[in-house]
Amino acid sequence: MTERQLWERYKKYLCGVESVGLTLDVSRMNFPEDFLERMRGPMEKAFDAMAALEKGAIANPDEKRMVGHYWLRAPELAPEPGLAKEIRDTVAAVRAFSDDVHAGRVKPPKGDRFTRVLLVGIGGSALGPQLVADALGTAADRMQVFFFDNTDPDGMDRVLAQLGDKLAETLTVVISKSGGTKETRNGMVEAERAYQQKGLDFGRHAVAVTGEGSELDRSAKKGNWLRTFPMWDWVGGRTSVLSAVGLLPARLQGLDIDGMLAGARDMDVATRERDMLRNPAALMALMWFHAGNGRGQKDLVILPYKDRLLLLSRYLQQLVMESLGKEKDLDGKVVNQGLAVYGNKGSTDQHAYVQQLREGVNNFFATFVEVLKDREGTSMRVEEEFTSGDYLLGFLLGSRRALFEKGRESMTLTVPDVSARTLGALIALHERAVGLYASLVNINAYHQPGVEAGKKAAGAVLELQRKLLAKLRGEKAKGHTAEELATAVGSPDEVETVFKVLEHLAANADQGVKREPGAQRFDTRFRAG
Ligand SMILES: O=P(O)(O)OC[C@H]1O[C@H](O)[C@H](O)[C@@H](O)[C@@H]1O
Repeated sequence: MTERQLWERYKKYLCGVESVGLTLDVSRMNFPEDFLERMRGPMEKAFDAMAALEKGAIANPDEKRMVGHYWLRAPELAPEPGLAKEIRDTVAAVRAFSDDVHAGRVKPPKGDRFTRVLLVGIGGSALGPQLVADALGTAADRMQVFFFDNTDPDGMDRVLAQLGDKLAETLTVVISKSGGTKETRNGMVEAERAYQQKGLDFGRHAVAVTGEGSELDRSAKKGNWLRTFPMWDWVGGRTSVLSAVGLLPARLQGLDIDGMLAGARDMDVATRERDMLRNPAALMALMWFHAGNGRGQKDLVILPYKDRLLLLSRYLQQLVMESLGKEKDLDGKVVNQGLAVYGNKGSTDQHAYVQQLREGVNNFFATFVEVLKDREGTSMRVEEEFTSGDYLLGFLLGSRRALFEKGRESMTLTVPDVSARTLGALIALHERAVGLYASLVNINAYHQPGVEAGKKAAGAVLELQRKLLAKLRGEKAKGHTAEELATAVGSPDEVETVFKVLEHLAANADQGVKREPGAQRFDTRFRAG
């Protein structure tokens, strides 16, 4: 295709949402002329399913739940007035509480103001807040936000070291929809101890966002925490950023949550449009379908040319892969669906992996994200005619062209800026694209049965450790091989796990297990310390 023909194609297929100033350009996706027509029927069905979902159908059949993230930004659409009220009340509570914190009406026992937020959460209870905090944060924020999003001890130490004595002015927000996620529980316990070590009362510094009656909810009540915000079973973790999960930390940070909600709401209106060519979410879902033959055969590379959107790919990784990566379809047939997502930012990535994208295995398609506004204020010229931002655009267009020349497809999303409105719109756009695509390939986008297997297996490992420690404690300072111990705890076939657990215990001096010097790897002897 010549550049001229591409321009014609650009004009023909350009899909814009005026209310948020976003456009989607699919001209560099090589779908055949009749593709959209062929997909009209399946897309009609996807729209029907989406309409039913928005009206409160049990769109997540396995878990027998409604799927209501669209109501978060349009409570009047909620199928029951009670739900609409809960949504509105929660937003009002987030606002009021944040105002109280900022004004010092809610304050730390040993300080005038809370100046920092430590968010403890993982998956959908961290990725959205991290994206929002990084995309919209400035040096002038009301509060600085830090994260515990793992059960990595050193990771937590690093954050605590950054907080230092400011822990006394830190509000900890523990977020877990289920309230039982172990990583988050561990983060909470570690945070609590950090406060205690500084002579601070954790409960007076703590807030929870969780489902009613959950383990976390009970801890918060028992520990007399400052307050709890609700999380509902009809909002999935990966689509929860516009519930209290994302709104509370954002508002505490001083960000424009109304803008985020309005941007998402406007995008929702635009993506209810049944004309595929005028609906960017439908068009995007169709492009995903085209690129990967409806089987996820190509990976999606997210390339925002903007530092503030660095975490977009990580956020979308969960949204897309946890939603679409499914073993079975809605009829129970094994389909092993999915769509892999990765990316960072341009032009940085052009100096890293774009080499392979242009010349290596052609197993991907890209979404470029172009942000029109370069920065607040004016730009200096780095050369006579150009600013740094001119270069950024040059690299985006250049990279896109270089890929296309080699038959590598891409879409381009153009947004006016990285504002709260735009971010809300980008999130809503992808949420809708995921939902529509899931219908096209006949899967449930709203459950995650595969996640449980890893959690259960981890539980078995910890149970084995419990047994091992009981055994070792009973026999003081006796040497053992991993084989002997595996047999002794009644799990002879689990010898590798026993070995790995002992190896880890021995590497951490305080755990009371030592590895004997000079021992051979599989002959290693351990003893209780
Ligand atoms: O918010 P939580 O209940 O703690 O869940 C946190 C995350 O963990 C789970 O493993 C799910 O797969 C995610 O969808 C979820 O976002």
